[in-house]
Amino acid sequence: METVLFSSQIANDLKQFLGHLEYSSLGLIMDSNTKNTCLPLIEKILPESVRKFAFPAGENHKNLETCVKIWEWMTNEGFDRKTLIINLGGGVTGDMGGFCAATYKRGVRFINIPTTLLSQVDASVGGKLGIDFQGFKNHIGVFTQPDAVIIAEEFLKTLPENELRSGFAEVLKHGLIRNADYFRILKFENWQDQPWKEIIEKSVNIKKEVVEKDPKESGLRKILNFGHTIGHAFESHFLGTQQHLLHGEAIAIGMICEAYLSTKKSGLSKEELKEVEKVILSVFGHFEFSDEDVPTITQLCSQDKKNVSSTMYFSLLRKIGACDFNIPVSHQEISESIHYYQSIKL
Ligand SMILES: NC(=O)c1ccc[n+]([C@@H]2O[C@H](COP(=O)([O-])OP(=O)(O)OC[C@H]3O[C@@H](n4cnc5c(N)ncnc54)[C@H](O)[C@@H]3O)[C@@H](O)[C@H]2O)c1
Ligand SMILES: O=C(O)C(=O)C[C@@H](O)[C@H](O)[C@H](O)COP(=O)(O)O
Ligand SMILES: [Zn+2]
Repeated sequence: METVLFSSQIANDLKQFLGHLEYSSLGLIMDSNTKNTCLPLIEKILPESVRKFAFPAGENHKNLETCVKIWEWMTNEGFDRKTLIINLGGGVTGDMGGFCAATYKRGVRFINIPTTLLSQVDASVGGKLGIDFQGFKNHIGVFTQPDAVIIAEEFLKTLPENELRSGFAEVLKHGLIRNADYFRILKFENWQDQPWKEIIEKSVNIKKEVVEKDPKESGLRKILNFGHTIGHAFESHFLGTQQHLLHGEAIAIGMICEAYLSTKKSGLSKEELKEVEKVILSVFGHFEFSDEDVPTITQLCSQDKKNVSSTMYFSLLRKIGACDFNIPVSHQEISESIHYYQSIKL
């Protein structure tokens, strides 16, 4: 499992970290925003020889076309197998930069410097790498652990509020699946006003504990996917439309739908469903969509990676703080849960 370092002075800590490593070349992958907002925090300590690549920001660019550009850049720079790649950015940069590093010449080492809340609490840790393909989330990818993850809260100063909120969805997920006390101490009325440093550490510990027990998702790790079967379907369906949803915004919707399914299938009480709903809706509000969207969103769930043959398997809550997995759910039940979400009145 990768080493996770918490840094309070990223420039100094990265300088020290790189000083202890041997590599033939150093490559830095970032997106068009982190080039402007995050690179300046570390630029002065990077060796002059560092080669840099920036791709256009956003989920729309987490695809094969961008990977081709990254692999072309790596090839043109003459990177060999002793190259070290740094991914400086959010989950898109980490997932895609890591995937390109893990596949280039069958794999070069990489480290993640996550710069969004979402990537600090979740995406940078655990080695799930990949890209979207044919409209399906993370459809092509590998499991490869980074050499290290360096988390610095100072990057969050420039993060837009909607992106911070997107990351908060994964924080809520960590409490819901593994630790009821954690879920209940999170502030949701003034959700922006959290002790972020403690939250990042707590969430990383939950994620690490689960991944260490099941790195390649043959069982327990599936709980980290709570809210994601339906959430990913929403994210894919609205990607590139006027109603575009950030990953965490889509997962927030997915967690309500799947909490509803949990009351039908895995023993979550109606009182706890209402508690989950209240917290999520007070932070994220209610997302409006049309009845005509529901069949396509339902159908998108049939490509989820937890499915086997034609059976769709979900990770569902037994209670707040405990999650079960491998629970079969039908198209009809998925559709019902989406209509349930739709019918909620604020
Ligand atoms: N591998 C995993 O385990 C895992 C876990 C959760 C999510 N994900 C994936 O992560 C992606 C979402 O990650 P994300 O929310 O970080 O998205 P992202 O990488 O697109 O970053 C969000 C936006 O914030 C900008 N940004 C990043 N850092 C910034 C900073 N410090 N200041 C200002 N702007 C900044 C980015 O340029 C981008 O526009 C999705 O593709 C999702 O599928 C992967
Ligand atoms: O690390 C995991 O395992 C997760 O499921 C974490 C999720 O938050 C993350 O969005 C992940 O990328 C989803 O994986 P996928 O296998 O459903 O694509
Ligand atoms: Zn996620």
